[in-house]
Amino acid sequence: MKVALIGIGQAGGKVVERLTKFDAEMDFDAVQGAFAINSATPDLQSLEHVETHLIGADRVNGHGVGGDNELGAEIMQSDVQEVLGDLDGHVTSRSEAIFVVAGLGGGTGSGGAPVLVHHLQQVYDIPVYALGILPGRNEGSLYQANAGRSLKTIVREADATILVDNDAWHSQGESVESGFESINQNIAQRFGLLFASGEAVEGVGESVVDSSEVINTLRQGGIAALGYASAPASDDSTQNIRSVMSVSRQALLTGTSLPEARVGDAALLVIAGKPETIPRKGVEKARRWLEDETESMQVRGGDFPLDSDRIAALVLLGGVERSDRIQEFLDRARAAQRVEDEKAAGDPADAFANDELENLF
Ligand SMILES: Nc1nc2c(ncn2[C@@H]2O[C@H](COP(=O)(O)OP(=O)(O)OP(=O)(O)O)[C@@H](O)[C@H]2O)c(=O)[nH]1
Repeated sequence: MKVALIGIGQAGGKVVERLTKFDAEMDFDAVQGAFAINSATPDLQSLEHVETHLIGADRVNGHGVGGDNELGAEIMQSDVQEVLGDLDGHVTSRSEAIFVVAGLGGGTGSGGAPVLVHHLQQVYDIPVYALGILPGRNEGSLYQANAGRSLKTIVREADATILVDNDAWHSQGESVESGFESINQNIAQRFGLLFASGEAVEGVGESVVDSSEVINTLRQGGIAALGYASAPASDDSTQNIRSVMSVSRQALLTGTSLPEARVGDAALLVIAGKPETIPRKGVEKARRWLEDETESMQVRGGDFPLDSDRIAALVLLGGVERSDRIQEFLDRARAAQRVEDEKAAGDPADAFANDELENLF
């Protein structure tokens, strides 16, 4: 699937840069344009592989919005025509989807991403997806509250929102902060493979997955998760039946971007590896297992021919909003919002902003 990537805020920019590098290193050519937007100049200066655009210079002078996502939304809204003008050459006619990437807990990405998605939907007739990063459990209440409001809005605006939880994919004992590097690398590898797996490959069989399978899996909108696992492959495909089953299970049960999101409306199982090593029997068995486990009636599947000594499974699971993990996050965000409201009410300076006392005129 040919994609245009737009990262907003610090996390968004870093992830888009990683994805772009991964796509180039693997020679996939799925990324058709890569762009980073931020209100903080230093964050943009650290990026080398993407085009950059500073927003809100008149309001925050290149210093970022300090976690204020309402301000993030406002500055994106004020500068949106310039941003769209700059994006014009980056979203090429070959792109089949746009991915807007942002950390939902901060200010610029959290506030700016839903606004930009809204405007992209008016301009482009290809799907506009969000890749949203949820704050880890130990991040502060401002991050949680921001992410709650941002998630609610972006799910409404985007054709689908694929979530990555910052508590997924980092090792035990490692702080979220120090784990960013490895999380970003994991995101780049998994999403990079998903984009490339939907590429039309000439001269291969009809079991090969194409981009319409990805788009159809996400068609019902809402929230999606992406899982991945791999294992060494044998040259003999019959020896790989068990491996295909076990990487498929791991991709859903332990390798997913949204831990514990196992039930959904639609799923796509992509098996990557050398074509002659992929066992049809194993793939069919894994698909049936996925149907039972995800309680989804629509499980699509396909191969991704890849010259590798390993065999890998990618599981894209759409419609996971009813999963416990999302409910747990929303409870956390609501509790955090109450903490933030109390903090604001406790600040004497904010008493003047309180609605209970109306302005004189
Ligand atoms: N996975 C991942 N998450 C990150 C990274 N950097 C920040 N985050 C997360 O993203 C959220 C903060 O968003 P940022 O992108 O830093 O903030 P911003 O959008 O630039 O907004 P301001 O700094 O307030 O202007 C927090 O939940 C962080 O944990 C990163 O490199 N990788």
